Amino acid sequence: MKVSLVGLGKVGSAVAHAIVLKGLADELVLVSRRTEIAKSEADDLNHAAGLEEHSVDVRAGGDLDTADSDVILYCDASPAKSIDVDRYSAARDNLQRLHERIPTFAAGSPQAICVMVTNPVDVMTWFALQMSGFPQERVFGVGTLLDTARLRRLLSEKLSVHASDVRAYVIGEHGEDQVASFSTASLGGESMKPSEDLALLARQAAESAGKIYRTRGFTNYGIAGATMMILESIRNNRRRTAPVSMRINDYYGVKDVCLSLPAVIGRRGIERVLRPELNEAEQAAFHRGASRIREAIEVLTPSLEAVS
Ligand SMILES: NC(=O)c1ccc[n+]([C@@H]2O[C@H](COP(=O)([O-])OP(=O)(O)OC[C@H]3O[C@@H](n4cnc5c(N)ncnc54)[C@H](O)[C@@H]3O)[C@@H](O)[C@H]2O)c1
Repeated sequence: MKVSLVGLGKVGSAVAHAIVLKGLADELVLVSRRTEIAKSEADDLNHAAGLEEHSVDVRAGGDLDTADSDVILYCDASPAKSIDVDRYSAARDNLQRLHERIPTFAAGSPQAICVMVTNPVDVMTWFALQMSGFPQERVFGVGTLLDTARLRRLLSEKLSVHASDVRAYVIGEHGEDQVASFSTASLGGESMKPSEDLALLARQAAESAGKIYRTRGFTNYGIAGATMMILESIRNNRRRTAPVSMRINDYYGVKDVCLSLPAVIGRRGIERVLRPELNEAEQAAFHRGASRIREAIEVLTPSLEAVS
């Protein structure tokens, strides 16, 4: 399987390293504006790959070298304009770069699955879908998968169980209005009723990215893990269920924006979408997230039309 990784910052580097350690590609192309650094990073990763059982062939390249990819992972971003977590601060620049490059990616790899990591991920996914012309099952974003992992981790500590046994999803916007859908959460078949305690954990999970940003300036390991779960499910047709950002087709009245819902991920991308039942408070938060994304799309669209 050929994987192209576009954008080699803190996130892209962590993703590349994880791919090599886990053997999740046969061929890995690193695309970065800093070509000399990308070449050296490819060398370094090939040295690491030589110590593994599986072989991953890593090389640096330009946009055209992504041709015939099976999966394109998009992590390219302009430097954040805030020291706090502000997923919208670089939206215009990030979108402009995507707009300039996606025709090359789409023409070179017409059958690829495109996974968006760059923030604001719901907005970027929506535009990537429009600009690529790909079917919606092959363009999706990492969305609230990392938020879900953060919440499950906190729940696992509180309940003293393994995080992967906790059936709880964060859905909706990857941002302030993310929805911890406790009304559908369960552990060992026992449902978890929404409560003040659980709401507090959900708030802590939502705020954990900000806490890391304010000390470290970025997050990368968690997002690399989330991206690996998706890539592994595609490569091995694992059909894992993960909340990913996708175009919503009439869910509680929301349509034609990208937000996260749990989806079955396999060799063809999104194989099936799950539509959990939400209580009224959860529906309201889902709608607030949808409004924020819709508004961002409307604000950003004219700037793209001006350059096309
Ligand atoms: N979806 C999620 O859950 C999630 C989690 C963490 C980070 N992210 C997002 O991932 C994206 C990447 O984050 P990061 O920490 O790797 O950012 P970063 O600033 O470290 O790197 C971004 C990469 O983009 C390219 N780039 C951008 N501007 C450049 C310039 N002027 N010169 C050269 N190269 C340039 C380079 O390849 C650079 O390495 C961001 O949008 C971030 O918000 C998403």
